[in-house]
Amino acid sequence: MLTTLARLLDPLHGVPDATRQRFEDWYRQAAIPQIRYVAFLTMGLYLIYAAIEQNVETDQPFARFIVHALMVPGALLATGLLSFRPGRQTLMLGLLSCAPIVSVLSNLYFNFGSSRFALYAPEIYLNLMWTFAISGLTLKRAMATALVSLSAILLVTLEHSLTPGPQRLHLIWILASFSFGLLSAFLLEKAHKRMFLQQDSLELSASLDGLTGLWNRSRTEAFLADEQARANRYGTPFSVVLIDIDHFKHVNDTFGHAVGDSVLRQFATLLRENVRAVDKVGRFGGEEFLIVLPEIGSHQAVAAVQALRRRIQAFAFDTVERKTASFGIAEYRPGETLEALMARADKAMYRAKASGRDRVEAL
Ligand SMILES: Nc1nc2c(ncn2[C@@H]2O[C@H](COP(=O)(O)OP(=O)(O)OP(=O)(O)O)[C@@H](O)[C@H]2O)c(=O)[nH]1
Repeated sequence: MLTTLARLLDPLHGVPDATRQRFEDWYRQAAIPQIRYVAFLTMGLYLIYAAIEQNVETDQPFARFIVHALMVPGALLATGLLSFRPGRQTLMLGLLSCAPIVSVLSNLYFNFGSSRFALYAPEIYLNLMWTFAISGLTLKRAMATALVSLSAILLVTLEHSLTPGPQRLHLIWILASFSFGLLSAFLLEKAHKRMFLQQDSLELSASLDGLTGLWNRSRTEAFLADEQARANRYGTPFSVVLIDIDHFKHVNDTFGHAVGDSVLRQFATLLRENVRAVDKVGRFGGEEFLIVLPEIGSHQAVAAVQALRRRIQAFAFDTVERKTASFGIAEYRPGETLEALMARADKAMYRAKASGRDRVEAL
Protein backbone atom coordinates (compact mmCIF):
# COMPACT_ATOMS: atom_id res chain seq x y z
CA MET A 1 0.00 0.00 0.00
CA LEU A 2 2.69 2.45 1.08
CA THR A 3 4.97 1.24 -1.72
CA THR A 4 2.16 1.74 -4.27
CA LEU A 5 1.64 5.28 -3.02
CA ALA A 6 5.38 5.99 -3.09
CA ARG A 7 5.55 4.59 -6.68
CA LEU A 8 2.64 6.78 -7.67
CA LEU A 9 4.52 9.84 -6.48
CA ASP A 10 7.90 8.65 -7.72
CA PRO A 11 7.93 5.95 -10.44
CA LEU A 12 11.61 5.31 -9.60
CA HIS A 13 10.85 4.52 -5.96
CA GLY A 14 12.71 1.36 -4.89
CA VAL A 15 14.81 0.99 -8.06
CA PRO A 16 18.54 0.33 -7.59
CA ASP A 17 20.80 3.37 -7.22
CA ALA A 18 22.48 2.55 -10.53
CA THR A 19 19.12 2.81 -12.37
CA ARG A 20 18.40 6.14 -10.70
CA GLN A 21 21.85 7.36 -11.73
CA ARG A 22 21.19 6.24 -15.31
CA PHE A 23 17.88 8.13 -15.23
CA GLU A 24 19.64 11.28 -14.05
CA ASP A 25 22.24 11.02 -16.84
CA TRP A 26 19.52 10.31 -19.42
CA TYR A 27 17.36 13.16 -18.17
CA ARG A 28 20.24 15.61 -18.18
CA GLN A 29 21.04 14.77 -21.80
CA ALA A 30 17.37 15.18 -22.75
CA ALA A 31 17.12 18.50 -20.87
CA ILE A 32 20.20 20.14 -22.40
CA PRO A 33 18.64 21.24 -25.73
CA GLN A 34 15.61 22.50 -23.78
CA ILE A 35 17.84 24.51 -21.42
CA ARG A 36 19.77 25.90 -24.39
CA TYR A 37 16.76 27.14 -26.36
CA VAL A 38 14.86 28.39 -23.30
CA ALA A 39 17.97 30.31 -22.18
CA PHE A 40 18.46 31.93 -25.61
CA LEU A 41 14.77 32.78 -25.98
CA THR A 42 14.55 34.28 -22.48
CA MET A 43 17.72 36.26 -23.15
CA GLY A 44 16.11 37.75 -26.29
CA LEU A 45 12.93 38.60 -24.40
CA TYR A 46 14.91 40.28 -21.60
CA LEU A 47 16.73 42.43 -24.13
CA ILE A 48 13.39 43.56 -25.60
CA TYR A 49 12.11 44.14 -22.05
CA ALA A 50 15.18 46.25 -21.22
CA ALA A 51 14.72 48.32 -24.40
CA ILE A 52 11.07 49.00 -23.58
CA GLU A 53 11.95 49.78 -19.99
CA GLN A 54 14.38 52.46 -21.13
CA ASN A 55 11.46 54.27 -22.78
CA VAL A 56 9.31 54.11 -19.66
CA GLU A 57 9.75 56.74 -17.03
CA THR A 58 11.40 54.80 -14.19
CA ASP A 59 13.78 55.45 -11.35
CA GLN A 60 17.37 54.17 -11.54
CA PRO A 61 17.29 53.65 -15.33
CA PHE A 62 21.03 53.00 -15.50
CA ALA A 63 21.01 50.30 -12.81
CA ARG A 64 17.96 48.72 -14.45
CA PHE A 65 19.78 48.73 -17.77
CA ILE A 66 22.80 46.99 -16.19
CA VAL A 67 20.62 44.22 -14.72
CA HIS A 68 18.04 43.74 -17.47
CA ALA A 69 20.19 44.32 -20.54
CA LEU A 70 23.52 42.99 -19.28
CA MET A 71 23.48 40.82 -16.14
CA VAL A 72 20.43 38.59 -16.72
CA PRO A 73 20.93 38.23 -20.50
CA GLY A 74 24.66 37.68 -19.85
CA ALA A 75 23.94 34.84 -17.41
CA LEU A 76 21.44 33.32 -19.86
CA LEU A 77 23.86 33.64 -22.77
CA ALA A 78 26.59 31.95 -20.70
CA THR A 79 24.11 29.18 -19.75
CA GLY A 80 23.18 28.62 -23.40
CA LEU A 81 26.82 28.57 -24.53
CA LEU A 82 27.93 26.28 -21.70
CA SER A 83 25.26 23.79 -22.79
CA PHE A 84 27.47 23.07 -25.83
CA ARG A 85 30.37 22.06 -23.55
CA PRO A 86 29.80 18.57 -22.09
CA GLY A 87 32.37 19.13 -19.31
CA ARG A 88 30.72 22.36 -18.10
CA GLN A 89 27.23 21.17 -17.34
CA THR A 90 27.50 21.57 -13.57
CA LEU A 91 28.51 25.20 -14.02
CA MET A 92 25.68 25.63 -16.52
CA LEU A 93 23.12 24.23 -14.04
CA GLY A 94 24.54 26.45 -11.29
CA LEU A 95 24.09 29.56 -13.46
CA LEU A 96 20.63 28.46 -14.47
CA SER A 97 19.66 27.97 -10.84
CA CYS A 98 21.01 31.40 -9.79
CA ALA A 99 19.63 33.54 -12.64
CA PRO A 100 15.96 33.47 -11.46
CA ILE A 101 17.03 34.37 -7.92
CA VAL A 102 19.07 37.36 -9.12
CA SER A 103 16.15 38.41 -11.29
CA VAL A 104 13.61 38.24 -8.42
CA LEU A 105 15.95 40.07 -6.02
CA SER A 106 16.58 42.84 -8.56
CA ASN A 107 12.89 43.22 -9.20
CA LEU A 108 12.21 43.62 -5.48
CA TYR A 109 15.11 46.02 -5.08
CA PHE A 110 13.99 48.29 -7.90
CA ASN A 111 10.24 48.12 -7.61
CA PHE A 112 9.02 47.12 -4.17
CA GLY A 113 7.50 50.01 -2.29
CA SER A 114 7.06 52.15 -5.40
CA SER A 115 3.62 52.96 -6.73
CA ARG A 116 4.55 51.05 -9.88
CA PHE A 117 5.11 47.74 -8.09
CA ALA A 118 1.83 46.30 -9.39
CA LEU A 119 3.09 46.96 -12.91
CA TYR A 120 6.34 45.08 -12.41
CA ALA A 121 5.17 42.31 -10.07
CA PRO A 122 4.08 39.93 -12.91
CA GLU A 123 7.77 39.41 -13.70
CA ILE A 124 8.08 37.76 -10.28
CA TYR A 125 5.17 35.39 -10.92
CA LEU A 126 6.48 34.54 -14.35
CA ASN A 127 9.89 33.87 -12.84
CA LEU A 128 8.53 31.24 -10.46
CA MET A 129 6.64 29.47 -13.24
CA TRP A 130 9.68 29.68 -15.54
CA THR A 131 11.95 28.17 -12.87
CA PHE A 132 9.69 25.18 -12.41
CA ALA A 133 8.03 24.49 -15.69
CA ILE A 134 10.17 25.49 -18.66
CA SER A 135 13.71 26.21 -17.52
CA GLY A 136 14.75 22.54 -17.89
CA LEU A 137 15.90 22.22 -14.25
CA THR A 138 15.04 18.98 -12.44
CA LEU A 139 12.27 19.18 -9.86
CA LYS A 140 14.80 19.09 -7.00
CA ARG A 141 16.90 21.97 -8.36
CA ALA A 142 13.89 24.02 -9.45
CA MET A 143 12.42 23.56 -5.99
CA ALA A 144 15.60 24.83 -4.31
CA THR A 145 15.78 27.86 -6.61
CA ALA A 146 12.07 28.68 -6.31
CA LEU A 147 12.15 28.32 -2.52
CA VAL A 148 15.02 30.79 -2.21
CA SER A 149 13.16 33.23 -4.50
CA LEU A 150 9.91 32.70 -2.60
CA SER A 151 11.56 33.26 0.80
CA ALA A 152 13.07 36.52 -0.45
CA ILE A 153 9.71 37.66 -1.83
CA LEU A 154 7.86 36.79 1.38
CA LEU A 155 10.50 38.37 3.60
CA VAL A 156 10.36 41.65 1.71
CA THR A 157 6.62 41.84 1.07
CA LEU A 158 5.10 40.09 4.08
CA GLU A 159 4.63 43.14 6.27
CA HIS A 160 2.70 44.91 3.50
CA SER A 161 0.75 41.81 2.64
CA LEU A 162 -0.52 41.52 6.20
CA THR A 163 -2.21 44.91 6.11
CA PRO A 164 -5.49 45.05 4.15
CA GLY A 165 -5.07 46.34 0.62
CA PRO A 166 -4.03 45.33 -2.91
CA GLN A 167 -0.75 43.83 -1.63
CA ARG A 168 -2.79 40.85 -0.47
CA LEU A 169 -3.67 40.04 -4.07
CA HIS A 170 0.04 39.85 -4.71
CA LEU A 171 0.29 37.00 -2.18
CA ILE A 172 -2.39 35.04 -4.03
CA TRP A 173 -0.57 35.39 -7.36
CA ILE A 174 2.67 34.28 -5.75
CA LEU A 175 0.92 31.23 -4.30
CA ALA A 176 -0.79 30.49 -7.62
CA SER A 177 2.37 30.74 -9.73
CA PHE A 178 4.37 28.69 -7.22
CA SER A 179 1.78 25.92 -6.98
CA PHE A 180 1.03 25.72 -10.73
CA GLY A 181 4.75 25.72 -11.45
CA LEU A 182 5.42 23.04 -8.84
CA LEU A 183 2.56 20.88 -10.11
CA SER A 184 3.73 21.03 -13.73
CA ALA A 185 7.34 20.30 -12.75
CA PHE A 186 6.19 17.33 -10.66
CA LEU A 187 3.99 15.93 -13.46
CA LEU A 188 6.69 16.49 -16.08
CA GLU A 189 9.30 14.70 -14.00
CA LYS A 190 6.91 11.82 -13.34
CA ALA A 191 6.21 11.49 -17.07
CA HIS A 192 9.94 11.52 -17.81
CA LYS A 193 10.57 8.81 -15.22
CA ARG A 194 7.80 6.62 -16.68
CA MET A 195 9.16 7.12 -20.18
CA PHE A 196 12.65 6.19 -19.00
CA LEU A 197 11.43 3.00 -17.31
CA GLN A 198 9.46 1.97 -20.40
CA GLN A 199 12.42 2.59 -22.68
CA ASP A 200 14.65 0.71 -20.25
CA SER A 201 12.40 -2.34 -20.17
CA LEU A 202 12.03 -2.29 -23.98
CA GLU A 203 15.81 -2.19 -24.33
CA LEU A 204 16.14 -5.05 -21.86
CA SER A 205 13.57 -7.26 -23.56
CA ALA A 206 15.25 -6.62 -26.91
CA SER A 207 18.46 -7.98 -25.37
CA LEU A 208 17.02 -11.15 -23.88
CA ASP A 209 16.45 -14.59 -25.32
CA GLY A 210 12.71 -15.27 -25.24
CA LEU A 211 12.89 -18.93 -24.20
CA THR A 212 15.55 -18.90 -21.49
CA GLY A 213 15.70 -15.29 -20.33
CA LEU A 214 19.48 -15.31 -20.88
CA TRP A 215 21.18 -12.57 -22.93
CA ASN A 216 20.53 -13.13 -26.63
CA ARG A 217 23.24 -13.63 -29.23
CA SER A 218 23.61 -9.99 -30.29
CA ARG A 219 23.77 -8.74 -26.68
CA THR A 220 26.32 -11.44 -25.82
CA GLU A 221 28.41 -10.35 -28.78
CA ALA A 222 28.20 -6.76 -27.52
CA PHE A 223 29.52 -7.93 -24.10
CA LEU A 224 32.34 -9.70 -25.93
CA ALA A 225 33.25 -6.51 -27.79
CA ASP A 226 33.20 -4.55 -24.48
CA GLU A 227 35.54 -7.09 -22.87
CA GLN A 228 37.86 -7.01 -25.87
CA ALA A 229 38.04 -3.20 -25.68
CA ARG A 230 38.74 -3.38 -21.93
CA ALA A 231 41.42 -6.05 -22.41
CA ASN A 232 43.12 -4.02 -25.16
CA ARG A 233 42.98 -0.85 -23.05
CA TYR A 234 43.96 -2.21 -19.62
CA GLY A 235 45.68 -5.50 -20.45
CA THR A 236 43.25 -7.52 -18.29
CA PRO A 237 42.61 -11.11 -19.34
CA PHE A 238 39.23 -12.64 -20.13
CA SER A 239 37.99 -16.00 -21.32
CA VAL A 240 34.98 -17.36 -23.15
CA VAL A 241 33.26 -20.75 -22.80
CA LEU A 242 31.18 -22.23 -25.60
CA ILE A 243 28.76 -24.85 -24.31
CA ASP A 244 26.74 -27.37 -26.28
CA ILE A 245 24.27 -29.78 -24.67
CA ASP A 246 25.11 -33.39 -25.54
CA HIS A 247 22.70 -35.40 -27.69
CA PHE A 248 20.01 -32.80 -27.40
CA LYS A 249 18.32 -33.96 -30.58
CA HIS A 250 17.57 -37.18 -28.73
CA VAL A 251 15.52 -35.21 -26.12
CA ASN A 252 13.34 -33.66 -28.82
CA ASP A 253 13.00 -36.93 -30.72
CA THR A 254 12.12 -38.99 -27.65
CA PHE A 255 10.11 -36.62 -25.43
CA GLY A 256 8.97 -33.90 -27.81
CA HIS A 257 9.82 -30.28 -28.37
CA ALA A 258 8.08 -29.02 -25.20
CA VAL A 259 10.31 -31.17 -22.98
CA GLY A 260 13.29 -30.00 -25.05
CA ASP A 261 12.33 -26.40 -24.32
CA SER A 262 11.95 -27.15 -20.62
CA VAL A 263 15.43 -28.73 -20.54
CA LEU A 264 16.85 -25.63 -22.23
CA ARG A 265 15.23 -23.41 -19.58
CA GLN A 266 16.51 -25.53 -16.69
CA PHE A 267 19.94 -25.68 -18.28
CA ALA A 268 19.96 -21.89 -18.60
CA THR A 269 19.04 -21.50 -14.92
CA LEU A 270 21.85 -23.88 -13.95
CA LEU A 271 24.35 -21.82 -15.92
CA ARG A 272 23.14 -18.55 -14.44
CA GLU A 273 23.18 -19.83 -10.88
CA ASN A 274 26.64 -21.34 -11.08
CA VAL A 275 28.70 -18.46 -12.42
CA ARG A 276 29.93 -15.24 -10.79
CA ALA A 277 27.74 -12.13 -10.87
CA VAL A 278 30.18 -10.48 -13.29
CA ASP A 279 30.02 -13.34 -15.82
CA LYS A 280 27.70 -12.86 -18.78
CA VAL A 281 25.67 -15.89 -19.83
CA GLY A 282 24.08 -15.85 -23.28
CA ARG A 283 22.18 -18.25 -25.52
CA PHE A 284 24.09 -18.37 -28.75
CA GLY A 285 21.55 -20.38 -30.69
CA GLY A 286 19.67 -23.71 -30.40
CA GLU A 287 21.30 -25.72 -27.60
CA GLU A 288 24.50 -23.69 -27.69
CA PHE A 289 25.46 -21.18 -24.96
CA LEU A 290 28.32 -18.76 -24.42
CA ILE A 291 29.69 -17.44 -21.14
CA VAL A 292 32.00 -14.42 -21.06
CA LEU A 293 34.29 -14.62 -18.01
CA PRO A 294 35.95 -11.24 -17.30
CA GLU A 295 39.30 -10.95 -15.54
CA ILE A 296 40.29 -14.62 -15.69
CA GLY A 297 42.63 -16.61 -17.92
CA SER A 298 42.01 -20.08 -19.27
CA HIS A 299 43.65 -21.82 -16.28
CA GLN A 300 41.15 -20.40 -13.77
CA ALA A 301 38.34 -20.73 -16.31
CA VAL A 302 38.96 -24.47 -16.63
CA ALA A 303 38.62 -24.91 -12.85
CA ALA A 304 35.39 -22.87 -12.74
CA VAL A 305 33.90 -24.65 -15.76
CA GLN A 306 34.81 -28.11 -14.42
CA ALA A 307 32.74 -27.30 -11.31
CA LEU A 308 29.90 -26.13 -13.54
CA ARG A 309 30.11 -29.32 -15.64
CA ARG A 310 29.85 -31.46 -12.49
CA ARG A 311 26.78 -29.52 -11.31
CA ILE A 312 25.07 -30.11 -14.66
CA GLN A 313 26.03 -33.78 -14.71
CA ALA A 314 24.57 -34.27 -11.21
CA PHE A 315 21.39 -32.28 -11.83
CA ALA A 316 18.06 -34.13 -12.17
CA PHE A 317 16.25 -32.52 -15.12
CA ASP A 318 12.48 -32.94 -15.34
CA THR A 319 11.50 -35.99 -17.45
CA VAL A 320 14.93 -36.57 -19.02
CA GLU A 321 16.76 -36.92 -15.65
CA ARG A 322 20.44 -36.69 -16.61
CA LYS A 323 21.91 -34.46 -19.29
CA THR A 324 25.48 -33.49 -19.91
CA ALA A 325 27.22 -30.84 -21.96
CA SER A 326 30.56 -30.24 -23.69
CA PHE A 327 32.61 -27.11 -23.01
CA GLY A 328 35.21 -25.27 -25.12
CA ILE A 329 37.30 -22.58 -23.44
CA ALA A 330 39.46 -19.93 -25.08
CA GLU A 331 41.39 -17.11 -23.40
CA TYR A 332 41.62 -13.85 -25.34
CA ARG A 333 45.02 -13.21 -26.88
CA PRO A 334 45.76 -9.45 -27.05
CA GLY A 335 45.28 -8.13 -30.56
CA GLU A 336 43.34 -11.10 -31.94
CA THR A 337 39.90 -10.67 -33.51
CA LEU A 338 36.73 -11.89 -31.81
CA GLU A 339 36.19 -14.26 -34.75
CA ALA A 340 39.58 -15.86 -34.05
CA LEU A 341 38.77 -16.15 -30.34
CA MET A 342 35.38 -17.74 -31.06
CA ALA A 343 36.88 -20.10 -33.62
CA ARG A 344 39.27 -21.41 -30.92
CA ALA A 345 36.42 -21.84 -28.42
CA ASP A 346 34.43 -23.66 -31.11
CA LYS A 347 37.37 -25.92 -31.92
CA ALA A 348 37.87 -26.66 -28.21
CA MET A 349 34.18 -27.50 -27.84
CA TYR A 350 34.29 -29.92 -30.80
CA ARG A 351 37.39 -31.48 -29.33
CA ALA A 352 35.38 -32.08 -26.13
CA LYS A 353 32.61 -33.68 -28.21
CA ALA A 354 35.08 -35.82 -30.13
CA SER A 355 36.77 -37.00 -26.92
CA GLY A 356 33.54 -38.49 -25.59
CA ARG A 357 31.40 -35.44 -24.50
CA ASP A 358 30.74 -34.27 -20.90
CA ARG A 359 34.21 -32.74 -21.00
CA VAL A 360 36.01 -29.43 -20.76
CA GLU A 361 38.67 -28.50 -23.30
CA ALA A 362 40.73 -25.32 -23.58
CA LEU A 363 42.65 -23.97 -26.56
N1 LIG B 1 13.20 -27.97 -28.07
C1 LIG B 1 14.04 -27.19 -28.73
N2 LIG B 1 14.98 -27.75 -29.51
C2 LIG B 1 15.83 -26.98 -30.17
C3 LIG B 1 15.80 -25.58 -30.06
N3 LIG B 1 16.80 -25.05 -30.83
C4 LIG B 1 17.43 -26.10 -31.40
N4 LIG B 1 16.87 -27.26 -31.01
C5 LIG B 1 17.23 -28.64 -31.39
O1 LIG B 1 18.50 -28.96 -30.89
C6 LIG B 1 18.99 -30.09 -31.63
C7 LIG B 1 20.47 -29.94 -31.86
O2 LIG B 1 20.95 -31.18 -32.26
P1 LIG B 1 22.36 -31.41 -32.93
O3 LIG B 1 23.02 -30.10 -33.23
O4 LIG B 1 22.17 -32.33 -34.10
O5 LIG B 1 23.22 -32.12 -31.87
P2 LIG B 1 22.95 -32.98 -30.57
O6 LIG B 1 21.82 -33.93 -30.75
O7 LIG B 1 22.81 -32.03 -29.43
O8 LIG B 1 24.25 -33.81 -30.44
P3 LIG B 1 25.71 -33.30 -30.13
O9 LIG B 1 25.74 -31.82 -30.13
O10 LIG B 1 26.58 -33.93 -31.18
O11 LIG B 1 26.02 -33.88 -28.76
C8 LIG B 1 18.17 -30.14 -32.93
O12 LIG B 1 17.33 -31.24 -32.90
C9 LIG B 1 17.35 -28.84 -32.86
O13 LIG B 1 16.06 -29.00 -33.43
C10 LIG B 1 14.79 -24.99 -29.22
O14 LIG B 1 14.69 -23.79 -29.06
N5 LIG B 1 13.95 -25.85 -28.57
